[in-house]
Amino acid sequence: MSELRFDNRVVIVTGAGGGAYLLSRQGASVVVNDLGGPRAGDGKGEHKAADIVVNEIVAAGGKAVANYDSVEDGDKIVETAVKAFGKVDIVINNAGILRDKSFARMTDEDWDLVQRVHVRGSYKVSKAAWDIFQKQGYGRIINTTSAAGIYGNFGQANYSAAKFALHGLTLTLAREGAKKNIHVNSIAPLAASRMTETIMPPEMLAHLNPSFVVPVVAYLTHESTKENGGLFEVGAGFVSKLRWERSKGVVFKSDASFTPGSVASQIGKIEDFSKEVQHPQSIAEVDWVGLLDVAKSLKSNPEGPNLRFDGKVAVVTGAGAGLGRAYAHLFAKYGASVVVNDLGTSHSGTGTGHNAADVVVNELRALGAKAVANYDSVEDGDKVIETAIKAFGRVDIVINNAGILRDKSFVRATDADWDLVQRVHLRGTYKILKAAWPHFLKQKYGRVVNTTSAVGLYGNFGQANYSSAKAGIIALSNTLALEGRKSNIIVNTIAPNAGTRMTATVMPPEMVEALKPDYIAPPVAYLCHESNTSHTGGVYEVGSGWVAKVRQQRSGGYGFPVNGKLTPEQVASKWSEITNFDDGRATYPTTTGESFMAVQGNFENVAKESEPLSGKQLSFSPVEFEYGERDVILYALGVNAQRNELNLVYENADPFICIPSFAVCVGFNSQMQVPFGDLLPNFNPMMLLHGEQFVRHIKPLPVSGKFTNIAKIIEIVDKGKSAVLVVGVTTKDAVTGEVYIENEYTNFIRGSGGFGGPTKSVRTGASVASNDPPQRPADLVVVEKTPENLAALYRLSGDYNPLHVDPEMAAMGGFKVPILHGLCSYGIACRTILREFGGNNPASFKTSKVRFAKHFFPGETAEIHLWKEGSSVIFQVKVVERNAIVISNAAVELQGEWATKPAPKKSKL
Ligand SMILES: CCCCCCC[C@@H](O)CC(=O)SCCNC(=O)CCNC(=O)[C@H](O)C(C)(C)COP(=O)(O)OP(=O)(O)OC[C@H]1O[C@@H](n2cnc3c(N)ncnc32)[C@H](O)[C@@H]1OP(=O)(O)O
Repeated sequence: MSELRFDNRVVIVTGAGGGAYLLSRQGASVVVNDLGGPRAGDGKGEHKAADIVVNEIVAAGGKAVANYDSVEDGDKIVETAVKAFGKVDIVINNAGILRDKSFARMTDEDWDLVQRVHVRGSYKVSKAAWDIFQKQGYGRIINTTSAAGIYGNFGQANYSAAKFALHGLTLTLAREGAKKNIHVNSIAPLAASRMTETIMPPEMLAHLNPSFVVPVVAYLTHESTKENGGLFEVGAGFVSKLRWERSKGVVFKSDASFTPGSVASQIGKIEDFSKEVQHPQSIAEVDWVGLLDVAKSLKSNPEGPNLRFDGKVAVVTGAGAGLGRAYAHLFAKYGASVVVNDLGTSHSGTGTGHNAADVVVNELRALGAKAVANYDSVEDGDKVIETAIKAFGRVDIVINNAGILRDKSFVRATDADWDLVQRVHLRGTYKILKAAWPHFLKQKYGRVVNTTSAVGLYGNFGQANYSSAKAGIIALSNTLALEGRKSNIIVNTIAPNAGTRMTATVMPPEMVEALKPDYIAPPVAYLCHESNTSHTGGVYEVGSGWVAKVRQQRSGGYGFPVNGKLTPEQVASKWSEITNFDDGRATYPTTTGESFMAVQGNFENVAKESEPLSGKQLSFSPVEFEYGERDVILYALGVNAQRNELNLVYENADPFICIPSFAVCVGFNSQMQVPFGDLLPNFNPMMLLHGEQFVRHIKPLPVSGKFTNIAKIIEIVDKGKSAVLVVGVTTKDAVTGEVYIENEYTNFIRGSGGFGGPTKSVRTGASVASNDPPQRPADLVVVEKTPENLAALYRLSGDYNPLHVDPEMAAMGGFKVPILHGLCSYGIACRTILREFGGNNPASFKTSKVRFAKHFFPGETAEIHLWKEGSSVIFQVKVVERNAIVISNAAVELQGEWATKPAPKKSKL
């Protein structure tokens, strides 16, 4: 399989997603978008997620620029791409946030924020790129959905709705883009961030590494991909495709015998997926004429139970006409009190001056039913529900039916078209349910039917806004079905196909009759009856007397070994298996839990023989590092130097010196070139901890200088669960070529072991010598309290690893708060040794070595125990608060006059 290259392609990755690295290595120019922006004023910026990614890509020879705009300003992000690289070819909509809460506790802010970032954000970036895609006849988009969106998930009403709304967008854009070679797909990644909440052990978390997701994204965004409009579940090496499966359903005769009771008698058949299922790809795949023929041959419908709604209160939105009116009539006919909601001010041309809702209310009253009108927008859902409470004291049934259309091709649609449709359908449905929910919970009873559309299931040209909002409604319903179950709240969704939306002119008259809204109402009423206590979370296609159910079918997929490194080429080679629904392995997950089981099943998929490391890139091109006095002072402050340590913090001091341990910062940038993800299975940067450090101080570092670093991989050891990767960096004067420093950075990567590499180090010499303290009390103990800001300060010396500053990232790494850089604690110890044993002379250091035995939280107190043994100062660092040794097996070997000096009796500070 030839390499999938992205040369000359420009890709936007929002939310600084992991895809940036891989696509850049495969040749793409990358815009790395992340909201964290530069801090105004200091000119250098606060290196946030986007900067870290960009720096690493550039250090490795790739092309990347950062963008800090919100995805809601998608045009600015696209502008960054165009300015930097002249075009955009690929958009990876990855940015997102969570505001998880049970529906009862969710606020409008929680709802709106999540919708804005996920749905409106992805819409805005895609919209800004769309014009360019169309003109150049090429484009690829990935929308990031989620299992929560596909199945619904407890506590994620906002997120699940947003995530499936994105897939709805995918469906329509795929259709509109196809003839211009624009392909749009959705992925539902199972990433560590989602699972951290369920407190998984690190080994498990490591399997959910983004490195198993990114190659699938690369395949789907490659120019060779034929996939368009697809939905894929991806995680821990498992990749599968989803599609809707539709039952054959039941055809009812469209006459008075089509009652809620007749539907009840046939519900088993409606939901029977055992034979003659279909897998529709578009809204057109219903044989309406054929269904009508079946209906004609029926005498009448089976009677079924007499389902009544006496004493129940139903709220029907958009009930001034069409479907809503038909629902209102049916509920009223069977005894319910009805709130007829409709915004319309005048029923088209009747000249009566009546509000549309009033007309229907009068119709119902004339039939002897109880009914009241409500004229509020569904966006004021609380007012609509209040009308029910005021008039009837309760609400039992909600039918969310109101809606509007603003159909336009995506290129011509405006933001206003987008927003309006999202607001009325998705936000309106949310608002009504939000207002009804407390009543449902209190009375432990509720029945809901929400309205999606075949367009929400399959997409349709010119309806990006509508298909997105309608898909979002499915996920909202599924989440509420889960949340409502234990309170006897039943929530279903229907995709109606009624005459209102089909043009009568192109249909035979009997078909127009069959498509009457009256023949949608019976299944809706059945689903809302109190006897329905188990059919919840379902999606039904309904129309012309036909009722069928749809469900998600997932292909058997393909499980790649979790101890291997997944490449886009491997994904490509297994694509036909990934997308094969017909090999008898397809499944039908109905919850996120069931979905996760297949992914979890792949955790055991460990390849016997892993790829040997030989042939991998083991050495790297030279990288320059230049620093000045300001950097030297900043470093000193970062290792807790105090203002009275003038030699370290004041450029006019005599002498002003560079602490020898600054050597680790000088060599640091070249270490960033190492493609950890290529070399190790399951690499996750947050699982990387600094394990050990060795420095050979060949020449003392000046207070400013320009150096060249050359990195190489010294060894990779397989510790079973973890991997140890040692990077050696030689630092030379950029002009004279004289060697100043040799660093060995030992990285300990949790969850990346078990790849079949050597299990023991073969290194020899000073870098691996053991430095056990002698059996006597320490010659000197120096106690130093660290400030809580120390890691935030130290990072400015070049290690911007978010593990040390960002609580979310630290949590991903398994820490309750960000931890101190290992090299910061090493620096504190070296600063102390330089003062106490080295006469504050940088030339005193020959080698230094430490093992980071435990993490150190900024703010804790370091107790440095020091023993002078021969020419070396052996030391340990203990954190007083936790009585934990954080640095062990550590020594500074001194040289010159300092090598032979005895230990001081007390600290000089
Ligand atoms: C992307 C570009 C690169 C960016 C680099 C920048 C990275 C920095 O930003 C990151 C940091 O600074 S992290 C902060 C500093 N480091 C730490 O806090 C780690 C502290 N250490 C620990 O938690 C444990 O020692 C721990 C977790 C490391 C090991 O503990 P255990 O798993 O309990 O290990 P244990 O069972 O005792 O031993 C297993 C084998 O591993 C060896 N080992 C243990 N600690 C080690 C360490 N610190 N370094 C290296 N090897 C270590 C043991 O010897 C043992 O090997 P064997 O089985 O052969 O005996």
